[in-house]
Amino acid sequence: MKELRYLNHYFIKYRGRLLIGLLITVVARLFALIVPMKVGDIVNVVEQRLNAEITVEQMESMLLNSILLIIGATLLSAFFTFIMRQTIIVVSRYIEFDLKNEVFQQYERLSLSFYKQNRTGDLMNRISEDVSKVRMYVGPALMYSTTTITLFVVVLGYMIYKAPLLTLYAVAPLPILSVIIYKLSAAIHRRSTVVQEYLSKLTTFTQESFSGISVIKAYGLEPRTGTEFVNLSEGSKQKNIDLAKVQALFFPLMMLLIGLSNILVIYIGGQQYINNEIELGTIVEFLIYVNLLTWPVAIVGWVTSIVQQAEASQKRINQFLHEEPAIQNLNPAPTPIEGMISFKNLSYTYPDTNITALKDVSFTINPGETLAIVGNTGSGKSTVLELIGRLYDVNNGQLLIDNTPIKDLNLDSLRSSIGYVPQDAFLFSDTLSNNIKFGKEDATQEEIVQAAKSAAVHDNIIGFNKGYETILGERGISLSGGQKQRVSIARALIKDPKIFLFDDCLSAVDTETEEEILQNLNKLSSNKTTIIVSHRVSSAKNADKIIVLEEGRIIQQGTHNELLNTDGYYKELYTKQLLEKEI
Ligand SMILES: Nc1ncnc2c1ncn2[C@@H]1O[C@H](COP(=O)(O)OP(=O)(O)OP(=O)(O)O)[C@@H](O)[C@H]1O
Repeated sequence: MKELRYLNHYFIKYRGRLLIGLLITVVARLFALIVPMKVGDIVNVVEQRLNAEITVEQMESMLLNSILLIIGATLLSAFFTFIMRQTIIVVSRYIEFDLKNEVFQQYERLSLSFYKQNRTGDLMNRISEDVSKVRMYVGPALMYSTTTITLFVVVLGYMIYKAPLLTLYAVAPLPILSVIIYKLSAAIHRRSTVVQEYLSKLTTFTQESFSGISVIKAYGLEPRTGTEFVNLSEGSKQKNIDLAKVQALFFPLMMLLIGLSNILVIYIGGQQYINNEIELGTIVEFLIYVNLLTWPVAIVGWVTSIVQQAEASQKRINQFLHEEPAIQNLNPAPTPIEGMISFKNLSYTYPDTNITALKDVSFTINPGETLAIVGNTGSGKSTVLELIGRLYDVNNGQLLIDNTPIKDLNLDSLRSSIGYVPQDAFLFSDTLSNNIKFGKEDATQEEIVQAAKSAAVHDNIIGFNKGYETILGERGISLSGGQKQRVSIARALIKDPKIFLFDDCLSAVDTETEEEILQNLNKLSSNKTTIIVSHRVSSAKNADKIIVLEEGRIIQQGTHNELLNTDGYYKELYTKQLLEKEI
């Protein structure tokens, strides 16, 4: 129960409704108990008439009385049961909603490294499956426990009062039932955990297959993925069958033990009746009570297993809820940013792979200047940008923004001062206009159009039937790689930040469009610090400074002209690309 304690603050939040719900549960059960008493009375009345102890009229009036009471009690019990579900089960839905939101907000707080370490399918399972399991604890388990306790206290008390010896025989098999059901539930729990793990694997696999569907199709991998899916499903099926076997024992065992109790009540009750120790109605009443009690007894085992499953699920949820983001905001006060960036003897090793992506890198860009970074793939260019955006924290050397260590800046101020265009542009399944507005929520239509024009994508957008209202992604159209990149650039431009970080974001556009965008950027970014990562000299040539990275080290730096006059990587790249252009 240690992990489930986490939910107490939700119980406190909804305490009013919960208390009313619990009270109503007790009342609903009390009304349900009137029925067996009245059935017992009916049998006794009929027996009295058979023995000619009462007249037909007396019998009829007594029977009518009992029947009306049965109808009334049943209706009231049904009404209160309805209210009980409306309170407790509704509260459990509220808590489920709150918990899902809490988990999602925590996911959003966590840093990029968290997402690298955990698989999407697993994250999704914890927020859906696990939260549902926890809801079973806050709703049904709580409700059925209250029902059981109420029934037990009242029914057992009443039975002992009516016929103590018969009560002893009637309930004797019940503890055995409870133990068996507990054992069964434990086995069910073990097996359903395995089923859950398989479900997680299946979800992850399916989700990855859908994300990579274009690769799967292009390489004709459908049969292989299909076989893998079948293997995983086969495993999942086997585990589900194992689970079903144990679950199948549940009801037969219950029936067996109820039957045993019933036989004992009839046998012992019959003897007591023959000896004139009890009335005939008591036997009938006890038979109904035994059946009434069996379910709660079985429920004890079932509730135990719900609680165990909820505990396991909450443990998984807590693991993530207690996770602290690797990137912490150490300065709560806003820190305005001018845009000066300095790397001082900075080396960076990715903690998860131990790859040293940057080695002893030093450079400075003044506010408003443009820096271009060129270099082979894997030379550390993106890492420079990710460190400036504080997606990762520097672990060796210094990164200063406006002469302040980056960690001492307010994280929100830093991120809102940056317009970052990543290498693979990600667009949401939403309208084009909303995708651009993502960079500035309150942007006007004119601003959106202006940003799209500057990113040289406006003409493409108005070419679509619905223009800026065109839906992208799964439910809408797919953009070409170059169009995606340009929408992603428009998103950064509309933000009007102090620092622009462009990560090879013109790689999929032709050289003419590249030139047009670069000229627009030149105008727009005149007072902004800009870093352009590129494989093309054409993107780098106008920068105030160019650095060349190789295996994480700066091997060359200077202006375009300076570097052209020096033998080395940049000059070679220039000559090679000039030749390609001429060809
Ligand atoms: N998130 C990460 N976790 C671990 N290692 C990483 C991560 N990102 C990059 N690396 C490694 O760091 C090195 C530098 O990668 P980086 O992405 O900075 O290179 P790049 O110059 O931008 O390459 P490209 O031009 O192909 O984008 C590579 O060896 C890469 O495998």
